Amino acid sequence: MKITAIRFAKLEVPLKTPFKTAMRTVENITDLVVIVETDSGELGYGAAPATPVITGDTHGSMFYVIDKVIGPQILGRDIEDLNNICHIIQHAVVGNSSAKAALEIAMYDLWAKHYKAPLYKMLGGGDTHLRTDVTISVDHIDKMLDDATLALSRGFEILKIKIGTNIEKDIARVNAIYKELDKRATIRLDVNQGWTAKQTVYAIQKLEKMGVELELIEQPVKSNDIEGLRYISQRIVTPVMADESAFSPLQVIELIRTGAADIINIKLMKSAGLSQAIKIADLSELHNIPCMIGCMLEGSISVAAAAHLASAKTSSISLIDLDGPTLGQYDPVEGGVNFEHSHIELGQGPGLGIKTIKGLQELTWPF
Ligand SMILES: C[C@H](N)C(=O)N[C@H](CCC(=O)O)C(=O)O
Ligand SMILES: [Mg+2]
Repeated sequence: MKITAIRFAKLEVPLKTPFKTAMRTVENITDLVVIVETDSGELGYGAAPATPVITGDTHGSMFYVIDKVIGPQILGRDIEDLNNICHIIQHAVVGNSSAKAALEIAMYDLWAKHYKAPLYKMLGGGDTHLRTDVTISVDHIDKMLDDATLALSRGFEILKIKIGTNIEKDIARVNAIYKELDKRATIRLDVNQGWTAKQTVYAIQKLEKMGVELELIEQPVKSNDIEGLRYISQRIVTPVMADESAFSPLQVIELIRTGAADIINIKLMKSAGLSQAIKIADLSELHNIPCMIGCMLEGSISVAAAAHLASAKTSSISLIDLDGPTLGQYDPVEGGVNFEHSHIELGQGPGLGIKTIKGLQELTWPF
């Protein structure tokens, strides 16, 4: 099965409620969809959102890099040669992790379709049912309490609370939500780089003394502050998870070597796709460091790929934050992975299992 062409489309889904972190506020899930054509007529689907404040990628940069830089180097290649294709994708250009992820996802989709198996089986096989947490956006306490209560009523058992805008307000937010939940759900925090190392130690020690039980704290400090992460890890009991500090396998090796993080958040949009995410999961497992599989604010095409990976890598991926599709008002993708509140169900269709995608807006360059 040879690659003959690459097409692009935009896919937008309005959110149920605005998504707010310490870094940005968004009202829609907006993915760039990559459609790879082959000489057999089979199509491969990949996608990526633009998360410029985290990865630097924009829809324009992803389109250009795939269409003009990487794409020409993989046209005509046989999908049976997957490892070589991924090597080309990874080395054709530095950076551009989300562009590479979108293209790799389409390649893995085609590869599994070629062998007529669902992707998770091609990756080694695993459970078809996963459960995700849900994100509670940072906001006024009353809105966060309402969102947390709604999440409980929808059956979520783990809430990822976004904070990082103001240290004292953040402590009050977490304390209020913890009391309201009254142990009916597990709480994980995501600061999205909003605090300093000293503020983090102060806030978490204060919450620990108040009796607030936290599963973990995610990326409290700036992405390049590895020394800050290490400082925090040595002073608090709550496990520290690296997110924006952990893009590549080499960065993860450094985080583990320096003892800067207890947990690694793997996202395909940071790792530049599945080939490198697999390396991170494997090297973390070798060092007894658990991983979370996470996502950006992204839709069900790329999150399906992350779910297939999580299914096949349960020995290292023990935490799941794949709530992107359920934050949208609807899922325009039929036949792929089913996302129903906290429940994620992998199908038995080949590849990612995608049958149709409603609302695709075809894109041509320049746009
Ligand atoms: C959507 C997911 N639960 C999440 O919270 N991801 C964020 C980044 C999302 C974005 O800004 O698009 C994270 O883990 O930091
Ligand atoms: Mg995060």
